Amino acid sequence: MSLARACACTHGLTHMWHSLVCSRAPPARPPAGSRSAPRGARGQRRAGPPFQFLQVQKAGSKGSVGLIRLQRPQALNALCEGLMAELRRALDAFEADAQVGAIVITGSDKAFAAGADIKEMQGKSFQQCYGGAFLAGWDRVATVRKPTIAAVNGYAVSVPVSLRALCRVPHARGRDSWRSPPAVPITPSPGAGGTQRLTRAVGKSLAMEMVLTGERISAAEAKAAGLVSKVFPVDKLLDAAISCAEKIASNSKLVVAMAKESVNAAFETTLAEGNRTEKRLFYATFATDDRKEGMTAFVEKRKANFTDS
Ligand SMILES: C[C@H](O)CC(=O)SCCNC(=O)CCNC(=O)[C@H](O)C(C)(C)COP(=O)(O)OP(=O)(O)OC[C@H]1O[C@@H](n2cnc3c(N)ncnc32)[C@H](O)[C@@H]1OP(=O)(O)O
Repeated sequence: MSLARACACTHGLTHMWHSLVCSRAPPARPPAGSRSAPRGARGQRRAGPPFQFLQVQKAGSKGSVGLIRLQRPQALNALCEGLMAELRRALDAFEADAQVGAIVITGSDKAFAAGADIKEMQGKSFQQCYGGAFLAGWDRVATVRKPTIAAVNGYAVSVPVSLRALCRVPHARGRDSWRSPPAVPITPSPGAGGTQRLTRAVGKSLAMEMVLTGERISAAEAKAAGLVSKVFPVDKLLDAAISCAEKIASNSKLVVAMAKESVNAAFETTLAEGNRTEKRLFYATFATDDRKEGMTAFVEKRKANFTDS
């Protein structure tokens, strides 16, 4: 997602972040559909110290969207350990926030992210990697129960491709090509799930080519391969992602989480196990007030009023 050129939202997000948490970003007008209400600000302050590598805020007309912008421009948002720790903290905060129903992760003008931080990895030993469980915490993006949308602008290299594959409703901008996965020219092989999630997302042939050559694919190719769900002009990308997140957030958060778990089972287990998971979760929805409310509202021809219970 490269936004500054084409999306006024970018600057607005910066402004909101500035007013909420950080001390670095320049002020500008808020993005369409974003919310500068103090609830987000209070939420961020309660969540811990200011973020150094992220802008974090709530967006959408009801503040129901958690918006995270990777903000490490000098390294094209390379995913250093500090950034990933902040990302986990931001995700934890949104996961615990009852107002938030979906999360959008985006990047900066030039890059969604340039992969793992090569300079940070360069001097690591096997002992440090294995003993310190290097990259182990990155799976947090995959375990978030609320839906995550990756609005991908600019470069998405290696790990970000995994990151994007982790986000369940990825969107991409419709211009430029981005280099995707592999880090084979730089590292022995990808190590953050790039060979596993990418292969399941796009199939073995394309994954093999991407991983072994490190060549870029375009947004259109990514869509054709099923790696992203939609492609937008750069100036529409973030608004579209927020709008999609708002739509998700307007549904029962409880049932949305169950549906997400069910879809993920198709990605992570066998067909038989996935079908069992789906059935169990389907039955479980009958224990919720929201299932009853949804069906009753349909029969009574009115809008459902979900209580997330
Ligand atoms: C664990 C995983 O599975 C494996 C991995 O993720 S390994 C990492 C994979 N990532 C990559 O291979 C991407 C490396 N980056 C690039 O190829 C190029 O930067 C790019 C094609 C994305 C952009 O190129 P370009 O526009 O010319 O910008 P470039 O000058 O290279 O980068 C700008 C700055 O960001 C830094 N940077 C870019 N990617 C970085 C990375 N992954 N780690 C650390 N720093 C990085 C550059 O060193 C440079 O810093 P400098 O100004 O201090 O020299």
